[in-house]
Amino acid sequence: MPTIIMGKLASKLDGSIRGKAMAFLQKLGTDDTANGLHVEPIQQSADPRVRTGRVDDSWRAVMFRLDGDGETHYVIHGIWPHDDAIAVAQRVRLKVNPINGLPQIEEAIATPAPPAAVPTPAAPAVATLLPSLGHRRDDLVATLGIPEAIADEAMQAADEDAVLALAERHVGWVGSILVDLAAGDPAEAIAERMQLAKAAPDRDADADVLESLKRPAAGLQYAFIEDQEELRRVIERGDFGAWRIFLHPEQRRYVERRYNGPFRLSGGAGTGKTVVLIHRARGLARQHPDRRIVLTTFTTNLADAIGDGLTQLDPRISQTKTLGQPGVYVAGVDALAAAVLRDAGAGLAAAMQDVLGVERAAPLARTANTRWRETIESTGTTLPTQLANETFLANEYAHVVLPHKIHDEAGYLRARRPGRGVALDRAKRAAVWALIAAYRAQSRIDGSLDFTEAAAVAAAHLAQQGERPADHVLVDEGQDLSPSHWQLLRALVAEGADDLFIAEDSHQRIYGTRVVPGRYGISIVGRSQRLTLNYRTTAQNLRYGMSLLEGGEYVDLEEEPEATGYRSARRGPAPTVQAVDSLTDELQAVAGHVRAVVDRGAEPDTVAVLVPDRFHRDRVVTALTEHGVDARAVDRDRPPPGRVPVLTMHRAKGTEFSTVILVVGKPSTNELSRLEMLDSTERADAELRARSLRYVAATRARDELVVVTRR
Ligand SMILES: Nc1ncnc2c1ncn2[C@@H]1O[C@H](COP(=O)(O)OP(=O)(O)OP(=O)(O)O)[C@@H](O)[C@H]1O
Repeated sequence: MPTIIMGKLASKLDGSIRGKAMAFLQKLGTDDTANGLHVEPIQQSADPRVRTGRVDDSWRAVMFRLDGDGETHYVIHGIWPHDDAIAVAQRVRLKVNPINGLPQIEEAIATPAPPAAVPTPAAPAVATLLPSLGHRRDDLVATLGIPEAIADEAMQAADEDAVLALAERHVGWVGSILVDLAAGDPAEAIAERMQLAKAAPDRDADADVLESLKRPAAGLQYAFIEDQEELRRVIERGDFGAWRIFLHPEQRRYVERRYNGPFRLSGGAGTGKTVVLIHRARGLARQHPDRRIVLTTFTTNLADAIGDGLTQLDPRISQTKTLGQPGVYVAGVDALAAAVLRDAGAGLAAAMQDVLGVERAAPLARTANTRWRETIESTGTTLPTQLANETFLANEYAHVVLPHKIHDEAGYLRARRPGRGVALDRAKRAAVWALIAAYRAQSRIDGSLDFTEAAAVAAAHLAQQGERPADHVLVDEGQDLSPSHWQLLRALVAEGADDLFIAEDSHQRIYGTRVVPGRYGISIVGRSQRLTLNYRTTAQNLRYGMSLLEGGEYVDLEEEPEATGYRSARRGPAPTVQAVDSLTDELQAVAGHVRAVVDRGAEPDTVAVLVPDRFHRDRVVTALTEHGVDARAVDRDRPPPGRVPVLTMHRAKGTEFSTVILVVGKPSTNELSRLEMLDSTERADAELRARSLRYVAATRARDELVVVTRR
């Protein structure tokens, strides 16, 4: 049976022809001599391997036939109306680029070749981007293998926008390299990242071309289709499904490589960290169907999205609902802790003792999140407000008391408090402990555990039992996890090959305080890499998003300054920023922007409004409804099809929309007084998180971003 190798260009099909293309390719993949396919060579074609095939009366596929590995292969170049297809088929040629070993389509140019002694183009008079970044034409041509004509155009492109426009015209490795050059990466670094390697000159036999198609960077543009199901997925989702098929060579490396211990993959918003995790989980599950793979993230909503992504990628992968069973178990990290506690049933006494210092039965409920406030109010503490507030206490509890299993005042007086910032003398420590003891006593009375306690008890239980319910743990949104979460993840899986794979982005920490997993038995040293190409956001929106982070000091999970230097391969309009004076004006502005986008013909569910809090969310939904827009507040459920979703910025994490209307709002007086009472270190951290939240929100926009601010 012939193998189909799908080109990215061919997967971008008009809806009207998709069904027929699918039928054609299915038939071709079964028997290329089947009736009606008309797989034929073309007279006077530049490449003797070129074939056309009949998709229907008026459409033809253009393909290259390669014989090698004991089979026939068809590289699908594209599908066009009959006459266009014939013209394309006559002029295209598939070859191996000798400089970088990658497959390359050349087009024979209809115009006559220039005379032999054409002078090389004079150096451009005006400043152009690539030379100003130190790139030389020779780097592009001789180091990276960019075809000369494209290299000339690139060297003359005035600015980033012009280079990106050129990159957009060249799908695959050429476009990807141009984006990296525009970002200022040295040619050698690009060659390494793309895993380029010279090929023997003039080796263009079928076997050589097949070999080149298997190179990692060829995966940006070509995919070997394994079966009909995969074919359907490529064709049906077109560009939206590209992540499932056309991985960047770096992404592929992190998907496939095996690591001897915990590995950390960082990367800015939209660089495909979640995509790598999903592919990696699938790869492990396919290779080892008997293994127990846990795929976890910060919230249940994010876990739902990852589970959906895994189903879309490969519905054959078994997603188990039971922790400890073979297959992929996808859950938010707190749900994971709850599952461990549930499975332990009555057997939790020892773990409770270990963490809380008292033997308690299995938890009956979740501690109310007002408990810290109530404890402060009811104990009449003498502590200053910088310490007697729920932010400080919850952090102190989560970062010092729980992970170090402190049971009493004596233990707390001795405790080390690395990274906590706020200094505490002995008297203050004693007073803080009194509040913690009161908090614990009340939770004991009502039989409740809070989220961090639950994770700590679950971790202690697994550690005591020596049970390891997972063989591989893959973690998304690592920047948001608490110390107890890390202890739980460490306890889920034995130390060893591919035990933990952690995706994170310190710029997107919007929940807890910064944590160093190395302090909880997760040693990453020497096993960290970064993704830099943003697939989601246009260069214009990315620039705006990054500007929101300026001035903030971000530190990663290994205590190094967080890097920037992200780039995007896509272009679009500059974000619109509108400042308004009041809530009424704000609602009016939002409704106006949404109406304008929907009236332009956008599907309502591709336009989202992101707001600071639930109060805003409900006001915006009402305002939109009054303006005749079918809008819906999104909370725990998935965004509704056919309606404009309105989400808080926190809820928007992990989502993306073609257009985002971002309502920045103004901090409420409550919020301001809450910030005011914090110690300076915690206030600085809260401000950093607020910046990150706006960055997260702004980077949810794929194409168009409108920001409504308050004066
Ligand atoms: N190789 C690829 N080809 C095409 N699209 C891709 C590729 N990799 C990722 N994408 C797309 O980029 C977008 C962002 O991917 P993903 O959600 O994995 O990024 P992320 O780094 O986890 O983002 P965030 O941190 O903002 O949540 C998605 O729409 C995804 O489909």
